[in-house]
Amino acid sequence: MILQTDRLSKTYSSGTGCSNISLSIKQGQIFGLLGPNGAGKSTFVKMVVGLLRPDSGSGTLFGKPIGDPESRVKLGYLPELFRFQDWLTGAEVLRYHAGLHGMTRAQTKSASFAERMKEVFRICGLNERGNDRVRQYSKGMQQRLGLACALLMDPEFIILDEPSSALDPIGRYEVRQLLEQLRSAGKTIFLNTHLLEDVEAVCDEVAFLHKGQLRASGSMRDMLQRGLSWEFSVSGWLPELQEELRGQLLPGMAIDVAKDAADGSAVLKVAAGDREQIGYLIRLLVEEGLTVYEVVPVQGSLEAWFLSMSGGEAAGGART
Ligand SMILES: Nc1ncnc2c1ncn2[C@@H]1O[C@H](COP(=O)(O)OP(=O)(O)OP(=O)(O)O)[C@@H](O)[C@H]1O
Repeated sequence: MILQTDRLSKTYSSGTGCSNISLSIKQGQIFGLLGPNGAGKSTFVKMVVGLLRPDSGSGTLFGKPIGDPESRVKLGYLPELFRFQDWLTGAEVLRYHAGLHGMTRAQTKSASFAERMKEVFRICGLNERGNDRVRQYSKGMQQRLGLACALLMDPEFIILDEPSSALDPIGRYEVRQLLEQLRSAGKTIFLNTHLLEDVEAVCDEVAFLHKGQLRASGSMRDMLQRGLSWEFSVSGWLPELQEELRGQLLPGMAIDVAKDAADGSAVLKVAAGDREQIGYLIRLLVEEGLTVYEVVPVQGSLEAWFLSMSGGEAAGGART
């Protein structure tokens, strides 16, 4: 195992954080940590990289206790809130990071290091912009520079906290391709993200955090199975029924209106943990006076799984 944590916990004075997180990350996989805003994903990552001291629990990175500088020698990390010295050029930022990693000034000025910088600028899509000052970079370019810093020293394990948040769709696609190339080269990647399409496209294993607790973890295939959703065709629908039904859903269920018409016909999109819950919802709808014409299972999606795991809460916990 590259990373193994055992009941890792951190509670802030506000009472939030994350608790009892036990995860194992195998070599050569892309692991996705999912969860709504404020679930505790960054808190977990900060403990792993030694930026936060856990209150309890333990973990090892490359066999060394987390927090030990030795554990981080083969680690690359892109923090969620990256901010660079904007008076430096991209190349100077990379040299600075290489210095933090232990390279001497002479080494960072060498021809071989110049080649390495050129390579990471290329793979991160910054190509000819390495000699421009960071203040001339767009936000997306600064995120690409953060990625370049994380990859610079050719780490074995790369932790990326929201690597695509500032990127446009093409940039996101390029990052997905880059992650796949890194996996092919034998690297291990830990991805913190809300971007479900990124996770669905590249991750081998995923875990889901909610309100600081680990709700589920497993292979992407298993999670997609759990993310089965159903489409209900009904008549007698009234818009106010949506909130009323939400109040009666069982844990793990979510309901959304995919289509509705003035004549009361509607298509409801339902996420549910199992078939029993579907039977329960049919009874509920009939009791509300609706007629259920058809119930069709829809291909599992990570979105359906995410919604069911969050109890139907949108990111940020807008719904209760
Ligand atoms: N330094 C801090 N002091 C107090 N509370 C904090 C601190 N950092 C985070 N929190 C709280 O801890 C909880 C978890 O935050 P964290 O940033 O780990 O979540 P996250 O899943 O990474 O969220 P997001 O996806 O929005 O980045 C939140 O309720 C947050 O407000």
